[in-house]
Amino acid sequence: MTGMITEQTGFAHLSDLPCWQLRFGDACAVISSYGAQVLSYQPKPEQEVLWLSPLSSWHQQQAIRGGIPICWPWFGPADANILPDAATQPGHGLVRNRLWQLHHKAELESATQLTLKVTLDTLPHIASPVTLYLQLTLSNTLTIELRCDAPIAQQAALHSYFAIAPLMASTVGSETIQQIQIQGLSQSYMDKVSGQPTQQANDHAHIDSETDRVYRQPAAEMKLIGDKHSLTLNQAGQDHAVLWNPWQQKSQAMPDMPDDGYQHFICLETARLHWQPMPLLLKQQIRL
Ligand SMILES: O=P(O)(O)OC[C@H]1O[C@H](O)[C@H](O)[C@@H](O)[C@@H]1O
Repeated sequence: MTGMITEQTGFAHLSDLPCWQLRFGDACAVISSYGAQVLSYQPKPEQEVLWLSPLSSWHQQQAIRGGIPICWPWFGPADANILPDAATQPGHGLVRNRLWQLHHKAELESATQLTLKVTLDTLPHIASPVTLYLQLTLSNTLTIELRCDAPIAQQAALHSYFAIAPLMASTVGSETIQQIQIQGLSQSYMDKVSGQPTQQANDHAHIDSETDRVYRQPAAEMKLIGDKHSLTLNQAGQDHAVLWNPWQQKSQAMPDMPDDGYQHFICLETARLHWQPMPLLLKQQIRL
């Protein structure tokens, strides 16, 4: 089997967005050059694994809401202990709204592979140029590798929005999402909703209200288990996993999310949050 890579302008309602489409057999993935954001992964036709907000936009430097945003070189708000002018820096770093360049593409017997790169001439805490690479490999799984060879202090996250629809037999609604079991988390997390470090009895979770948790040392394999399908996420290079769903009120408050947006996705994120200066290799492999 060989794959195919094509350039395309536009994806879904984002009609002028520069994108790349990867195909391998029946599988298809679309990645935007803006943010190197994977927007779509279909292991089979019509089986969409990722959620993209129908209200997302990429104009006025906005980050696209949905798919797999890349957070780098920091996650969440900038840290004032590390970054000068932290208060003026955008959340989740500097690359969600950059145009990335093509670095390499390969249509192989075993997989279709595309690498995008972005070079930042300076970072708030680093004066010399730093290049970040995002490699996408499509075969019977989708693998995303985020790499920075510079031994610098850096955080990173693959902030995946997984769609509820392919996991469940029933139509999506607020009760449907609550039935999904998330596995492979750890027993200890920082609850960003309550602001409290929290312990749980096992490594499982369900979502039935606003959820924003940073789990320490998650397993190499996490799962979203629905009553129709399970999604397996294998990861490497992480020291944390983030579980996020804004629930109803916050969905309504976000201009780029429909009011019922929270019913359609779970964010399960692979993250490196320790600030030690060292190269980065963060990996997520997704299989439905
Ligand atoms: O709105 P964004 O900048 O894309 O962030 C969306 C969410 O990302 C992560 O999951 C964080 O843990 C949340 O606190 C944040 O609300």
